[in-house]
Amino acid sequence: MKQVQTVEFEVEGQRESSSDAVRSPPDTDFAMSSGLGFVHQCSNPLIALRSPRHSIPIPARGLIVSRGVACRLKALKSVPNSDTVVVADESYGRKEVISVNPRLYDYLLANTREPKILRELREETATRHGSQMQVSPDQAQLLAMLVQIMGAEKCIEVGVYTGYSSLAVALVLPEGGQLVACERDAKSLEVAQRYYDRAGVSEKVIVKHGLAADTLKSLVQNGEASSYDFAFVDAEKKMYQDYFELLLQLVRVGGVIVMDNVLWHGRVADPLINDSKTISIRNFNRKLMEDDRVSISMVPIGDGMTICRKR
Ligand SMILES: C[S@@+](CC[C@H](N)C(=O)[O-])C[C@H]1O[C@@H](n2cnc3c(N)ncnc32)[C@H](O)[C@@H]1O
Repeated sequence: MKQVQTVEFEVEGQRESSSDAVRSPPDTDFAMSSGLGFVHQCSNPLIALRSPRHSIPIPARGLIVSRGVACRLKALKSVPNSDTVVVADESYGRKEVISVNPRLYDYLLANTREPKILRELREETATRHGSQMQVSPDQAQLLAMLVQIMGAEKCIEVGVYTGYSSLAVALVLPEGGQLVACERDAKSLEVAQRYYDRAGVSEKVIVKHGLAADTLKSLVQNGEASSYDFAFVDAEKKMYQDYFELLLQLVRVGGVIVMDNVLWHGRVADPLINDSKTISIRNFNRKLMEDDRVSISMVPIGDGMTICRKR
């Protein structure tokens, strides 16, 4: 895979008296230029311009004024953004794949439905230490969607923190549905419990305070194997394989286990990064590829989630 570097444009140069400055049509906010066809920086990229020295995204249309020379740019061919699209190798038919930049992610969030109670929890969590651990609203929406598609009634979450993802799941569980919520940190659970109460889902959530692996083992020992529909794992990265093995016992055939952080901030794909958490997740992902007990789909949402369906 490589970043798109693109091309075709037309420059209608004309003399202007102003010094280095940028003029842009409404709703663009780009670019500084130090010469024809050479753009230093810009935002709102719509097209990539190839210059002799770099390729940098610039708007498809607009006016760049540089050292007294104004260039009106007009795209001859609409081409993908260099920072929002990657292109697969020829063997994948040069498939263009979206790569989310901040502007596109804002758009995605603006098109994500988030219940008011989840928004309030997110805002309260944002003031706390560790708030970056919480899943994003689009991830929570996907989890809730999976639970609804499956008609899941018995669910497990490993790693609750202040409760955002567990509340998203609990909100869509049917009457009589159950979510076992595993978390070792009592202070985080106080917040989560307060929001389960406020949302009126406390009866559906069975909070298990302690080490998640112990809780999962005790569920197996209590004869609950093959009785769960859905599980979400978002706790200790080095324990992923252990959680997965226990959950594979607990979910029924056709049940789903979603593993979070499988792309681990991109580190899993960088051979120069070899800290213990990265290695754990990389090993987990590699083993999962060969694991014919499940069908899998690795989804680049949030920090990456793999959806595993028990065969
Ligand atoms: C990434 S956060 C979970 C975020 C949560 N899913 C959300 O969306 O808000 C991970 C949580 O797992 C908990 N945790 C880590 N190791 C654990 C363990 N061995 N047993 C239980 N909880 C654990 C941490 O205390 C932390 O609250």
